[in-house]
Amino acid sequence: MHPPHHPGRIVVSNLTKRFGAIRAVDDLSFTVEPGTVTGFLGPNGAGKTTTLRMLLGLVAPTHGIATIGGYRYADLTRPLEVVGAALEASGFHKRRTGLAHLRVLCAAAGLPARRADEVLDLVGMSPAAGRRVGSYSMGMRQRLGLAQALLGDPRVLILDEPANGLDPAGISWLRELLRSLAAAGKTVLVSSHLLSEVEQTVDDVVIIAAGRSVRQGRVAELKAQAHSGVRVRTPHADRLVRALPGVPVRAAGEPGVLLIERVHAADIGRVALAAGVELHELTPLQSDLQELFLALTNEKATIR
Ligand SMILES: Nc1ncnc2c1ncn2[C@@H]1O[C@H](COP(=O)(O)OP(=O)(O)OP(=O)(O)O)[C@@H](O)[C@H]1O
Repeated sequence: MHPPHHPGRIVVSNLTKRFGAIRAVDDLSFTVEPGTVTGFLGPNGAGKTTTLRMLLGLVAPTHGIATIGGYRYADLTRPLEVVGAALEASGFHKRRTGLAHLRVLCAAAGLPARRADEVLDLVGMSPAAGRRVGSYSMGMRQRLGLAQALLGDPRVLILDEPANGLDPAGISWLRELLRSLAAAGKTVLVSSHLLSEVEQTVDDVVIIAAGRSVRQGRVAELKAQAHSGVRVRTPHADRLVRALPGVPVRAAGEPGVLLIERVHAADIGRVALAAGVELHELTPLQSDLQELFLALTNEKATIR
């Protein structure tokens, strides 16, 4: 078991935020453990940003509590060294260079100025360090936000839609970076409205819709659930169908190829063996996580 107050653990307990009549976040609880990347997922307006802002002490909860290492953000003595956050890539002085921006933050936090150069290097921004932020592309601003989050070498990283604006190479770079941070024992919480965007990066998911938790757990478990079936090629299709009474089987349009929904390849292999049916192909169909995500969030996904 983990110690009750691991310094890198994020705990959200019965968190609620009302804006007038809107319950932006509604009795939400989850935990994020050190050494993992957790995807915080939900459709537009689900309450992700509001939750992250409560974690960072930027919005006061109506009820409940959010802590990092057992403390509310406001009670952290050296917050930059505990938690780094990138909420949205727009809060920069446009006329300052990326390097100058980070050096100001270093000075304010009592960090050595060279840390600014180090984090710019870490996010691949050294070549643009001397350019004004106003001239940066959206992806470059995202990287600068990430550099800022990494400044104090914090145990915990909270990133709101960090893949926004990144090109495919940038997304795969981000994936590697987040994985390496988790491997180094950091706690990484990353929000997205696309499960497919983060499924290769995250260990765990917290899925919310309309402010409420709809699913939490290992992404591997979700993938197993999303598994949509198998494709079978056999010269004895009729006999295989007869050996699977009650199981929905579709013809794939190619001779001898069947598509069987919501089954595991091993089960079909076993049935075929028992029935003496020769198989020439038995392929698990691509899991469609995004579809499962939509099904989980759909009924609550209306914009409030
Ligand atoms: N300051 C505010 N005042 C009033 N309503 C707000 C405020 N901030 C957020 N909301 C409302 O709370 C709900 C949740 O918004 P939030 O930004 O947390 O969602 P999100 O999951 O981050 O969405 P997105 O993916 O679109 O960024 C929305 O209905 C939003 O309009």
